[in-house]
Amino acid sequence: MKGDDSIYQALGKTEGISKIVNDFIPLIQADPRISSFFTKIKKEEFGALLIAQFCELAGGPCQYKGKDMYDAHQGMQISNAHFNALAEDLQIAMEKNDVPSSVSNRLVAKLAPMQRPIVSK
Ligand code: HEM
Repeated sequence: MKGDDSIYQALGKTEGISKIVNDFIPLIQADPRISSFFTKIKKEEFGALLIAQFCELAGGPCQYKGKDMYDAHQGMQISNAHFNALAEDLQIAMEKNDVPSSVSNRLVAKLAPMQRPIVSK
């Protein structure tokens, strides 16, 4: 059985997700609540990983091949407030790309289970 790709379709497929991620990265880098975490990131690689991860989570035909969320964030001392700030920036990036809140809320809901492995403070 094929999975439900309705979120993927509603985000504008891989092209739409790429635009969202391209807006999302500068937003987190400019957000004083979390910008300090993102000063040394390799934008291209980080962006490509996020695109694949969001695409897969949205039910699209992609496979995220990066680290699992615990390993990727281990030792970073990320708090719930940091996590919520990042989720808010993602919502803003989706709004900028005319994603209806009914859809953006569904993607953010898919990220919720990652809070536990990511937050360590
Ligand atoms: C649902 C929330 C989040 C998701 C989906 C997410 C996703 C990712 C992914 C896919 C990677 C790359 C893993 C790899 O290198 O294989 C990563 C790395 C990273 N994340 Fe997150 N993350 C989230 C929350 C956060 C938060 C809240 C912070 C800090 C405020 C954060 C900071 C970082 C940093 C600094 C890196 C390393 C980037 C690099 O070295 O290039 N993440 N994250």
